[in-house]
Order: sequence, then C-alpha cells, then structure tokens
Amino acid sequence: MAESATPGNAFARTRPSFLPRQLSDAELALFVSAGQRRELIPREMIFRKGELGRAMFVIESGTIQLEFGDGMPDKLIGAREFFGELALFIGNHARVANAVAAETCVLRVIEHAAFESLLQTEAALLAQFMRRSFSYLVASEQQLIQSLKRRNEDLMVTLDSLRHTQTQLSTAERLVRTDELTGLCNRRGLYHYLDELGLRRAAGMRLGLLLIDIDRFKQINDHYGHLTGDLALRAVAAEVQQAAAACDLPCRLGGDEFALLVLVRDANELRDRAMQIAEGVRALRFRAPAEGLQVSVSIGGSLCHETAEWSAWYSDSDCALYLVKGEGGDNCRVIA
Ligand SMILES: Nc1nc2c(ncn2[C@@H]2O[C@H](COP(=O)(O)OP(=O)(O)OP(=O)(O)O)[C@@H](O)[C@H]2O)c(=O)[nH]1
Repeated sequence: MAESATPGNAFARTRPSFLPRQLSDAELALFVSAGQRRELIPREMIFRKGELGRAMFVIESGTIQLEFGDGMPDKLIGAREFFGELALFIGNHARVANAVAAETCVLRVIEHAAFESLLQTEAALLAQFMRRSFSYLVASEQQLIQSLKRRNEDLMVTLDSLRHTQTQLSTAERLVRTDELTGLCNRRGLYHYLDELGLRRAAGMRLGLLLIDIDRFKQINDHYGHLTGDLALRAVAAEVQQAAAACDLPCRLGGDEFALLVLVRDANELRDRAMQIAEGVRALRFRAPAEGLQVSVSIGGSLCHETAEWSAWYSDSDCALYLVKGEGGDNCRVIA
C-alpha cells in the first residue's frame, strides 16, 4: 500500500474512489493461507519508521495506526486492508511510518519467501493484487502532492501575514518615536538615536547639541489660544527641520522645547546653525487670527565630548540656554 497521507483531521483516510482498498475474498484467502498469524495488543509496535522492511501485513481484524510524523497526519486502516507491501516489491525498503496496533488486532504476516512462492503458484491473483497496490500508491502520491501544494499555499499566506505584521510593527515603532504635533523625533527617539550613534559617526565631524526653547510661549497660548500655540510650535519645528542636514536629528523634546543634534566641523558651524534657526523663527509671520504674533527662541549649544556622557552634553547646552534666557531670550550661545 502507499505509505503516505494527507493533512486534515488527525486520522485522515485516503480512499481513491475507483479502487476498492479492501482485499477481495480470493486475495484475503490467499494471504491468510500463506501468512503467519500474529495477535497484537493495543499500542503494540509492528515496525518503526526508518527500519528496513522484510514483510507485508494483512489485517484480519482490528485497526492499525500508521504514524508518518513530520507534521503529517496519522492514518487508520482496518480489516481486509494491508500495509508494508513495498518491503516485498522493493528490496531494502525503509519503512516510512511507525505501524502501531490501535486496538487488539489479528494480522497475517507475509514474509518475502512466502510471497515469492505465491508468485509462482498464484501469479494471476498476485498480479491483480500488485496492480491494485500500485494504483493505490499512485493515487496516494497524487493526493500527497495536492496536500503539499495546499500546505505551500498556507505557508505563503502565513508569510504574507507575517510581512504585514512586521510592517505594522515598524510603523508602530516609528510612531512611538515621533512627536504627533510636529512630526519631529520625540525624546524617546532622540535617546534611541544616541544609542545607535556610535555606529554612524562620520570621520572628522563633531557632534553638537542645540537646545531650542520658545520665549514666553505661555503668553502666546494665553493671548492667542492653544490652537495658535500649536501653530507656532509647528512653525518653529519647520525652522528646526530646515536647519537640519540629512544626517542630523531634529526633535521636539516636549512642550516648547526642541533639540537639534548635528554633525558639524566645529563650534562656528554649530553657532551658524543656531543663528539660522533663530533668524528663521524671528522672520515668521502668521495670518489672522494670529497676525502680529512675534515668536522668538532662545538657543543654547555645545559640542559633545567623545568620552563624556549624554547628560554632560545636555547639561552644557542647557547652561548656555539658561544664560540666553537670563539675558532676555531671542539669541543663541554656543559653548565650545
Ligand atoms: N499650545 C500648546 N501649548 C503647550 C503644549 N505643550 C506645552 N504647552 C504649554 O507651553 C507652555 C510652556 O510654558 P513655560 O514652560 O512656562 O515656558 P515659557 O512661557 O516659554 O517661558 P520661558 O521659557 O521662560 O520663556 C505651558 O503653558 C504649556 O501649557 C502643546 O502641545 N501645545
């Protein structure tokens, strides 16, 4: 018989409709007369997958379970059915499944010698049996191919869904690091960037940090309302973004506080970037209902020391910002 199976329920039974699987009366009588009787108790092992087979088996009564493993479903076969016949047709055939008694069974074991002698004496009947067996084998293989195709399709669907999930995860990850109002990186994004920075440092360049804070932003909110306040935040964000090169990281750290992490050659270049932002913000003009609104920023900056901690760079820039605020704002100061 064909030792193959189709996926589906745990004990799928394959039955090509055009071939009776059960032995005819004559075939059964022949194998009962030629085979050795063997009684099995439930769960008794007949052979194991991978063993070299020397005999085929005909089931007189009871049920045998064929366990194919590798994710294939098991198969149950019953009275008048046969299994393991490839061991007689093909020399040194390794069993492709475990065969176990699913309940109390009576088998007929047909050894190689007995089969050979039947071939001499009952050639016509054995030819019919072999034709049945080969047809069943071909049908089973076709079913196996179909089931593998289906499995492949299932795998493709799973793969698609995994890709989709991966895209969703990267989108979620990006959103977690993005400030909703301005689209700039948020504080979490900045820390993540700092973690990975070591890998991306360009030779001959220094890392600079600008801290940018809107002057008297509370008054803007109070005077023009929060919607205008949001508008001002977005406008300042655009100025910070504009001063950033592709390798820089513009951020909104929270409230009216922004940061720009830049790669520059020296403190002068860092100061230029700061002035570009301050001038850009100063030049902002708003339409009604916020016409007349003047926005300015205070900026503190410092060059980051390779060996120092992030908190030290931050503190240097923050000190510079504090000095500018103390002098009335709308200016920038860079500590070299
Ligand atoms: N419209 C708006 N306001 C916000 C947002 N986040 C924080 N704020 C407000 O920003 C204001 C920040 O005020 P402060 O920290 O006192 O700063 P400031 O008024 O700019 O004072 P100085 O920095 O000393 O010039 C607070 O009134 C917050 O309510 C936001 O997303 N939108």
